[in-house]
Amino acid sequence: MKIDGVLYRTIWPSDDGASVVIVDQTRLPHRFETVTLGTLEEAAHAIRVMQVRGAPLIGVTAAYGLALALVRDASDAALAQAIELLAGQRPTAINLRWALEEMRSVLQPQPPGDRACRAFAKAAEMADEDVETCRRIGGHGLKLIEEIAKTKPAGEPVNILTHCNAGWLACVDWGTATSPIYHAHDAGIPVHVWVDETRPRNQGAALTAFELGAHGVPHTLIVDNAGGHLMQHGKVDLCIVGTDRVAANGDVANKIGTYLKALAAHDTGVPFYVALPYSTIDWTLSSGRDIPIEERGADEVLVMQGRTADGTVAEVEIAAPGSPAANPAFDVTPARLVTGLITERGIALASREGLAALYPERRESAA
Ligand SMILES: CSC[C@H]1O[C@H](OP(=O)(O)O)[C@H](O)[C@@H]1O
Repeated sequence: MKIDGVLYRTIWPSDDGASVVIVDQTRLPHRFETVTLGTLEEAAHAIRVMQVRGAPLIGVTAAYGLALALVRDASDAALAQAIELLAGQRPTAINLRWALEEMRSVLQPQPPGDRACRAFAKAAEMADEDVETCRRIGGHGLKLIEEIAKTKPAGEPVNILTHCNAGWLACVDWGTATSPIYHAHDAGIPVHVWVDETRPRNQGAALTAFELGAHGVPHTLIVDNAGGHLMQHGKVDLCIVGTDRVAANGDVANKIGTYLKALAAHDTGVPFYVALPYSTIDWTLSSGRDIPIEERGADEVLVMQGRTADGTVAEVEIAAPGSPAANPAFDVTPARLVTGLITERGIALASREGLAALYPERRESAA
């Protein structure tokens, strides 16, 4: 995506061929900064502290992290240890494990001396594939927006609510939930996005609003608890969110608060779609019951980062001193509350049959 006229991805290999550059998302929206990762540990840390975040991007970063590890030690033991270190950084997004197993299947058969070079090449392929996959998700999601636009008075925008950041900052480019929005905007269809701020890490306020503003997409930031009210008052035509893991029956794990949005959408008759690439489907899980939910630190709830009037980026405590805090980072929305799944292959019903229709090669192996 373009930032001030410059085309960016969220991650790219350095010119030296032995390190990788990321956009440091913990600095956004107030500072657009890049960081160079030179070691396995730096890649693992970047995932853990959310310098990079978003299911597809976590996977691609881990792929590059594996390449960085193999520059130092390309033995079987080092390969296995690096995979487990990276896989352990965040438990919910299946893309992390998916990317690492894809890399393992390519690298294990290689002679150790060839592994690092092959790993960088495979990671770059994975990044390119993510861009194309997300572009396709946009093309399929665009049809939904076009259909709604036909029902609106000329010039009135299609009002879309999204939660957290499933934008190009959560992927390598385009995004998943935002890709249909970018496609519609670029096609001249009037859209307006209600952006959930998404406590506690405020990915909506800090990342989605930043992205949409940079691309000129009209949007309004709202507190997480306003969505249901807006839906009750006919101000939301469509919800599109991302996901970190979809079970074989269509249950969806996504940022905490997604389930509540889905309940409100169900109650008010607002279509609720989830956008995802194939790498986010966990075929081994028969339902969302067993999707691991990441518990993050209490500080993310108790302390908030912002910018003061003089431009200083600061952190402030927002709760009563000494109050404990709980911080489940994801929740699971049952398939019955999901209108459809927007994938790179098309739009599926959120069900075993719906997914099997789009991915027939998985019909027999799905849990
Ligand atoms: C396209 S995946 C985006 C997905 O990832 C986010 O979680 P996090 O920011 O903690 O990595 C959120 O669940 C988004 O929907």
